[in-house]
Amino acid sequence: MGGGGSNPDPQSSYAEFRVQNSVWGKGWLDKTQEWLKGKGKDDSVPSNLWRIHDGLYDLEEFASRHPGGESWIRITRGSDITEAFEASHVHPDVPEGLLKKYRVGEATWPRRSPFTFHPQGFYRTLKRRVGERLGKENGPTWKSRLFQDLLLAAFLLAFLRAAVTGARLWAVVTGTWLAFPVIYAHNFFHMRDNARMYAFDLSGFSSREWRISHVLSHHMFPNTILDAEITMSYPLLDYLPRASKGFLLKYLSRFYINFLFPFFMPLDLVRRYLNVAVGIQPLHPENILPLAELAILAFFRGFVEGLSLWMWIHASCSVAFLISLTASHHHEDIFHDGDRPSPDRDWGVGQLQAIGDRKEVMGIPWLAGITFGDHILHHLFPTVDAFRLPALYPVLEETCREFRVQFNLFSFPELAMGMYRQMGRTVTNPNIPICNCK
Ligand code: HEM
Repeated sequence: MGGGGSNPDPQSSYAEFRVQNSVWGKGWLDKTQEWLKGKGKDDSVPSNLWRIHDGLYDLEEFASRHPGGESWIRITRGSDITEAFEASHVHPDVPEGLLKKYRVGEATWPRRSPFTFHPQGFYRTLKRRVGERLGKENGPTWKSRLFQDLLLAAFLLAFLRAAVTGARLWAVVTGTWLAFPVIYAHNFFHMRDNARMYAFDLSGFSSREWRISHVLSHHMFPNTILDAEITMSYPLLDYLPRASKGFLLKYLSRFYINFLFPFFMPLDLVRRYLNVAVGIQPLHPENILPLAELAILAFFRGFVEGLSLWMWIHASCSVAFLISLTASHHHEDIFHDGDRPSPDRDWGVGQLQAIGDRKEVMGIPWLAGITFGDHILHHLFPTVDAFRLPALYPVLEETCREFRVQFNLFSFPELAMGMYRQMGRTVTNPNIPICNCK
């Protein structure tokens, strides 16, 4: 990207990826794997190794013993996993101790990522304090498990009611409600492998793919060209400020996107089944969930009416989910690649600059958990359970004061309106309010 010294440069394969994997691009079918390939290419890490900071590691043998799950290590082979490693381990002592055993060399070329993790910098300091505050525990709480189970039980009841009555209104209620356990499942897929994360696959999206496009891409590099959630809807939608935006993106996207939101989830599901059909990826058990829903609806209402109800459910879920998700990051006062980044390239500061939290749900874990709230803390510590986040605000506030960093708070309407304005933004912002770093 151009202005303000942001990284990476437009010649990188991330930029190439942006075109290839966009809605019309040839890599779209397998977009998450393509993103990983693009990242591996840019990181220039040998294909059998992993890079963390300036060390090269052979984690092949470790992968199956990784307490967080094997897949994280396997899918990132041949790339720089510094951000993922730092953000996933609130208590870094054991992971860092283990790393020494697997070190096989030194990376002599600079990292492509602009972000830093200085031991006395903002993020590392905050992480030490958060680790002390949490004690040994950071995984799912019983409250969180119970909450997710109740959300799912309510979905099931509404779903059966829609199936039995065939009422379209119930289908819309069911679909809108489905967005809640689906959003809350995202609390679980950031953690070590667990059954509740598969509630995400009741929608048209896939937890397996979102661990790449959301956890490894969006979370680590929000609102940059490395953020797959930014690039994947291009050229229908472009959240980055770009002078080259044409009439459609500049003026019309904020209107037509509302008509497209309902189709995002169902179309993503079709893309996944196409993927399976042409043999790009196997059919994983959780991929069958949306088909099982269709089968149940068809059993009660016949195929045509069942399919229609299924579409209403998934279209409603898609709208509720996407409005909630996108309205946490997009506003003209939130950093987007091209805007002037904070002079301190600390990863945590970069995160604060690219996120807007909603005042209304802050510190209320059940409400925040189903609306992508407490978003700043969640981004900084993605493996920490939603019900543990509110206790961390005093630590965040204290550390922000000390480092003279501020975090962005908006009301829900401010963020929603800002999101629409951001879609048409063409001018980069040199004054993103964030910090007067030391
Ligand atoms: C792509 C990179 C990585 C990702 C995304 C990742 C992710 C995770 C996740 C989600 C957890 C569970 C956290 C929790 O439930 O609290 C975890 C735990 C753990 N990971 Fe990783 N990890 C990565 C790389 C590594 C590496 C390279 C090592 C060491 C060589 C490592 C060592 C550990 C250990 C020891 C734990 C258990 C920590 C504890 O229980 O406090 N991880 N990891």
